[in-house]
This record gives sequence, structure tokens and C-alpha cells, in this order.
Amino acid sequence: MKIALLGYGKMGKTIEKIATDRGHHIVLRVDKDDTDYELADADVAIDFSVPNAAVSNITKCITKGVPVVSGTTGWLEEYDKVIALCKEKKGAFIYASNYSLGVNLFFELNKKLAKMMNGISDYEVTMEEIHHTQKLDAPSGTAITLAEGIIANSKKEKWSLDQGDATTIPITAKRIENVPGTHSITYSSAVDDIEIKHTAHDRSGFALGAVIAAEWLHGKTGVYTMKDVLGL
Ligand SMILES: NC(=O)C1=CN([C@@H]2O[C@H](COP(=O)(O)OP(=O)(O)OC[C@H]3O[C@@H](n4cnc5c(N)ncnc54)[C@H](OP(=O)(O)O)[C@@H]3O)[C@@H](O)[C@H]2O)C=CC1
Ligand SMILES: O=C(O)C1=N[C@H](C(=O)O)C[C@H](O)C1
Repeated sequence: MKIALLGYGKMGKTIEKIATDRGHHIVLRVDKDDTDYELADADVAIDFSVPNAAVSNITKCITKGVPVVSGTTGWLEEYDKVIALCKEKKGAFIYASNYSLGVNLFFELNKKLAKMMNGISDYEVTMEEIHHTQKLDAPSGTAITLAEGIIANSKKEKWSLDQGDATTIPITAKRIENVPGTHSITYSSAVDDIEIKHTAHDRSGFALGAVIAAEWLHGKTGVYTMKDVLGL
């Protein structure tokens, strides 16, 4: 496949290596100063850029009929608008807050655990995410997806970076040099804790998942998630 990389930072460069190893060709690399780019003959675009560029990059791909895999976090207030455009233009689009197989399994485990803990009043849930110091958004997109998984399966109604009331899942976001991404969910009672945790060792799991999603999306139309790609 001919791949356009929208965003050529830490993730863009990791994706380039994995995509090339899998026999794909990178035909475009877009960074901050290349806003007037042409998608030309790209079969698929992969956007790992910055929150304030994601929507215009995705919009351009959909408008030009290029399937787009979006990994950028921090723009989801405009998700419904993007989905509506994709449907109107009969485009192809996937967004995932996290493309790694491990985190997508962790998302399912989190929902099952939330369902199990629902109604057991002895335990209170909290979440912690840790990322590198260059990260622009907090909490992470992955933490938001995990919180949504708990909300859909419990009496919790919202998440917050503050403590909040009994209906709130408190999220602590820590920024520590060189951490690729760690997420943990803890249910605490007076006598014990139950904790589940995912630790990324590097960025290759995110990048491989994004390339697999691009391969899967090529030739399709519609709006999808990693659950579709992985058959979970
Ligand atoms: N869904 C997932 O699995 C994962 C998602 N992410 C998300 O991906 C995004 C990128 O992460 P990461 O690669 O670590 O970040 P980086 O900061 O390393 O890379 C982002 C790149 O985007 C560039 N950029 C800035 N403006 C534009 C623009 N208008 N169009 C295209 N590119 C632009 C930046 O250029 P410059 O440096 O010149 O500003 C930079 O090179 C983040 O939102 C992060 O949260 C990260 C890992 C996994
Ligand atoms: O910015 C990052 O690095 C990451 N961002 C994603 C997120 O916000 O969840 C995924 C991963 O945790 C790494």
C-alpha cells in the first residue's frame, strides 16, 4: 500500500519503520509546516499529529476519498462532526485512542471487571495514567476510553482529573520522562485493593496496530473501531 503519514514525530517515525518492514511505501510525510499538502496517490493515510491539526487532516482525507486511520488524541469533542462527514462522503475512517493489541484486550478486561464490581459498595474505583513529558493532552485518550468503559458498566456517571463526588471516576495523570504509556485501574476497599495495569514497553505496539488497521481499512467504506479490526 502507498501510505501518507500525517504527523511525522515519535509515532510517525515508528509507523514508517513497521510499515516499510511489512512491504508498504511511504509516499507522503506531513509535519507542522506542510499544511498545504496533496494526498496524491496515497491508498491510505495515518494521522498521528497534534490535537489542533487532527480534524483538518482527517477532513482533508475524507473529502479527497482517502481512507484514514486516526490515532491523535485530544480532539474528540469534534468526533460526531467527523463521523457525519465520513457518512456523507461515503469515506472510510477508524479512530482508536490506543491501537495496541494489549490495550484493546485491556479495554475488554476493564469492562468485565467494572461489571463484576458494579453494586459492590465496599470498593471505590480510581485510575492513573503515566506518560512522557511531551504529551499535550491529559488525561490520555486511553484513560478516557477506560473511563467510558467503566461508566457504561457501573453507576459512575463521569470522570474528572479532580476527586469529584461519588458518581465520578477520579483520574490522576502523571508526566514522567520517557514513559511510553502506563494505565492502571484500582478498586480499593478498607481491607484490600484489586488493580489491573497495562504497561507499554515502547511505541511499537501502537504503531503495529495502526498499520494493521490501515491494511484492514484499505478497500472498505464506513466508520470502524479497533474492535472491528481485531474481531473482539
Ligand atoms: N492511538 C494510539 O495508539 C496512540 C496515539 N498517540 C497520539 O498520537 C499523537 C502523536 O503522538 P507522538 O508522535 O508521540 O507526538 P509527536 O509530538 O512526537 O509528533 C507529532 C507530530 O505532529 C506534527 N504536527 C504538528 N502540526 C501538524 C499538522 N498541522 N499536520 C501534521 N503534523 C503536524 C508535529 O510537528 P512539530 O514537532 O514540528 O510540531 C510532530 O512531528 C498524540 O496525539 C498522541 O496522544 C500516541 C501514541 C499511540
Ligand atoms: O501521547 C502518547 O504517547 C500516547 N497517547 C495515547 C493516549 O493518549 O492514550 C496512547 C498511548 O497511551 C500513548
